[in-house]
Amino acid sequence: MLTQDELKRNVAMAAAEYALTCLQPESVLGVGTGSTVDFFIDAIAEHRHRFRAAVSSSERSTRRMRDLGIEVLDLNEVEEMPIYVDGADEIDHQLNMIKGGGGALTREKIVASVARRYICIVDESKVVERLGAFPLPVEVIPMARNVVSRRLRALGGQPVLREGFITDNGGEILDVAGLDIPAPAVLESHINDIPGVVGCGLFAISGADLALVSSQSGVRRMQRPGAGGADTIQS
Ligand SMILES: O=C[C@H](O)[C@H](O)[C@H](O)COP(=O)(O)O
Repeated sequence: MLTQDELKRNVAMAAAEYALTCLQPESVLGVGTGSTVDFFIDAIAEHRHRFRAAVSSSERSTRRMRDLGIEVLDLNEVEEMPIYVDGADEIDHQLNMIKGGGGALTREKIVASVARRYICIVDESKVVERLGAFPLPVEVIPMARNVVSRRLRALGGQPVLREGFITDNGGEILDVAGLDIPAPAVLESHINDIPGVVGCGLFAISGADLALVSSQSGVRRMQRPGAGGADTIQS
């Protein structure tokens, strides 16, 4: 029986293998944040001479990559990247996601928006029929914490301030439980429009293009519906 860390490592190794097929020596790789991505960074580091550099979605990932000898560029220096690799807190079968358990959602969404393909790496426990069991992280400007909370309550959510946590952008996080999310892109757009919201942990307007999912029986692919079926790529 593989532990959750072993499942994370397996999917990270599969993602590193996949990433290397997309990268050229001049390519810049987009890198997400979290415990699954930490394994991905470790796996990609030994191949760092096969791509030019990375763009990071958090101070945490930046530190880890630099410690392992990967050059990290400022996004302002980069115009394109073939792929972005990141984890998720929940992903549904349409490859909509909830992200931000580590508070990095805003930079993640920005870096991902530059990449041609978004590769999500998760273990099986993150795959859900419908998003919303994981409280939705919403980054807010601190002075807007209460007004945004009231608006989120009006949407049916129960926002809780993530105590003692400040994002890399100086924002605060409201973790919103109890939201009903039948149409993730509609809710994402609605929350994005609330003044004071910096970013919303729903990734549905632009979801993942491909998910690699590890389980006890191997790593399988989930494609966006219409983009092809699932298959096992490693056992
Ligand atoms: O802010 C954090 C990110 O959105 C992570 O990708 C997400 O929380 C999943 O993290 P982990 O791989 O540690 O479960």
